[in-house]
Amino acid sequence: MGVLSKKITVLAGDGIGPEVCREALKVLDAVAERFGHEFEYDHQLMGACAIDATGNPLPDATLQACYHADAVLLGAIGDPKYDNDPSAPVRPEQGLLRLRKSLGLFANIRPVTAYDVLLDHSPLRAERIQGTDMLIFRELTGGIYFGQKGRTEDGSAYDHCTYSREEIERIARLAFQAAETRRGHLTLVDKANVLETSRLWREVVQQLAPEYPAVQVDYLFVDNAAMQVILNPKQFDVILTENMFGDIISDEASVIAGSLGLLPSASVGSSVALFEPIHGSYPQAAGKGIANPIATILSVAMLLEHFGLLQEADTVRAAVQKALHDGVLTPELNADQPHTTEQVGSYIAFQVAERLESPLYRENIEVGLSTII
Ligand SMILES: NC(=O)c1ccc[n+]([C@@H]2O[C@H](COP(=O)([O-])OP(=O)(O)OC[C@H]3O[C@@H](n4cnc5c(N)ncnc54)[C@H](O)[C@@H]3O)[C@@H](O)[C@H]2O)c1
Ligand SMILES: CC(C)[C@H](C(=O)O)[C@@H](O)C(=O)O
Ligand SMILES: [Mg+2]
Repeated sequence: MGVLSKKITVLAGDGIGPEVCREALKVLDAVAERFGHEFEYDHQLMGACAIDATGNPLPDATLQACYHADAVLLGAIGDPKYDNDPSAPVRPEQGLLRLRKSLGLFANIRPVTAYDVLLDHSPLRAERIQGTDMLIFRELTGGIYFGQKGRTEDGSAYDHCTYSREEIERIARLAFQAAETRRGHLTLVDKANVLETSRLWREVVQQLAPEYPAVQVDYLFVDNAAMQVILNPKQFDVILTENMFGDIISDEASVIAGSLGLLPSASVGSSVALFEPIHGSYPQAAGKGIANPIATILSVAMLLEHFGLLQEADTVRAAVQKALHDGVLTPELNADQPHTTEQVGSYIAFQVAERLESPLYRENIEVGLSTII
């Protein structure tokens, strides 16, 4: 792969979003420096910051910038002032959902890895989780998130869940294809004992299965799956599931990695792809320098892979491994010798750029990373 020039729309968002994005862009700059690529960043508003500035969580200028980008990097959105006000007329999350729908991002891919050096950080037993490597395919533009919702005259509320055959088939095919390149095992997580939509998911997956003879398909009810994911995560290769189940199961699975701040994601579909950590805006941490930037940095690795830059993506992942190995970690993973968001990002960026001998790196070690030498 030659030298590339790419335009990336950056939606830093709210809370810790800007902090973790800053570190991820630092790492992307390091990739550009080492491999000669050019990445141009176009910063746009989305979420609570966009409501504050324009009254709209997804201003038209933001959406247009995303349409015209080669990829989108998102930090996180959300603010307690909306979370705590059930009657707020407009919410940051509406912007995110509209963005996903508008860009046709129907498949959200969330890898879950148990890192050897972090096994002791998980509350789960090391021998139970060691070697876990699963890929969750979460449907992202349908289901209960996007159905009719509202209140009735008697004061009740409703959220309708609908799935079409096409919506299921297009993500199921991606999940089957991923399983073919991995360990050949696909688990559909549903609630087919109760929900009609889940029965349609099973029907579609069963109909597609003969086209992928190398893939063994299993079916699990979501309540059982929630338990199996932490009891015996190694049994999973690719998990395929609908929107809301995928949201919940993936946050749960982050306990295997050791922190929600470690899990990246890629959202793909009909046009431009979007990359974001699976966590939210973690408002309690905003401005404190304690947010883990690794989920966003690993999202950048997925972005590079999407551009076909496999060596670059591997370089970023190797640098993350080095930070994990050296204990250059934010407080939730290294309470004894915590590093700041900025220090973790700089450490990874320096590894990527191979600037280890540069005066700047030494200076950085002296001022910021004294605990690692
Ligand atoms: N994609 C998104 O932008 C997105 C995703 C989830 C939640 N949200 C929004 O974020 C806001 C806060 O939601 P929440 O508190 O339920 O979820 P959250 O993901 O922001 O935080 C939950 C917990 O996870 C941990 N955590 C999250 N990110 C971390 C990081 N980078 N480093 C270390 N620890 C981290 C913290 O312990 C935190 O208390 C809400 O407004 C919600 O709607 C947005
Ligand atoms: C903020 C919210 C709408 C979002 C979701 O539920 O999809 C978040 O939890 C996520 O996982 O990206
Ligand atoms: Mg979520």
